[in-house]
Amino acid sequence: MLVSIGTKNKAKTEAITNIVGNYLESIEYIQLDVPSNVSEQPFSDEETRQGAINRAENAFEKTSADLNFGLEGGVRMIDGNMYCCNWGALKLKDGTVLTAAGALFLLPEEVAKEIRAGKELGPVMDVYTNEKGIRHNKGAVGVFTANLVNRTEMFEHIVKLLIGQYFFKIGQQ
Ligand SMILES: O=P(O)(O)OP(=O)(O)OP(=O)(O)OC[C@H]1O[C@@H](n2cnc3c(O)ncnc32)[C@H](O)[C@@H]1O
Ligand SMILES: [Mg+2]
Repeated sequence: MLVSIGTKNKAKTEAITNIVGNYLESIEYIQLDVPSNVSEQPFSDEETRQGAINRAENAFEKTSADLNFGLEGGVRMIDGNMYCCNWGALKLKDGTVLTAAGALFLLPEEVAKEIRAGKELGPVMDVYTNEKGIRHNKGAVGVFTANLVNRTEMFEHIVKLLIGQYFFKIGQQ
């Protein structure tokens, strides 16, 4: 079975290979950078979800794989507070697109104000922590949960929701 991954981000890729590898056998992966066709920093659930769908669709266009994953991070406002939101999409060969959302967690005001000023969360987190490439490992979620939940783990939950929906669908056929 061919599985395409619409990103080269390490946290996202690991989440997909960890979960898919747990539930399916004889997998070949193709990893490719595809556009999300939304802003670099999505600003709502709608836009973040659409980014995940577009990545899955674009990965499918390029690979015609059996399972095509898109994962996208963004932010959304609730009652004046900025939350990081996370979405995933799984496109199947028959055209079906399954979607699922993951954790929402609060961003501190000093980070939120940088995002409102037009910056991207990834680079802002690197400045905030004085580290490089946070988005590829623990992520903002790792920083703001004292490493209790890292970005891979957060995306693993979304991938599990997607694979679970896929099993439910094929079980019904
Ligand atoms: O290479 P891609 O797949 O694009 O990976 P990415 O890290 O840029 O991830 P997204 O485009 O999905 O995320 C949108 C923005 O939010 C940032 N971001 C989202 N979640 C994050 C997290 O947990 N930690 C750090 N940055 C995060 C990310 O770096 C982008 O600036
Ligand atoms: Mg990105």
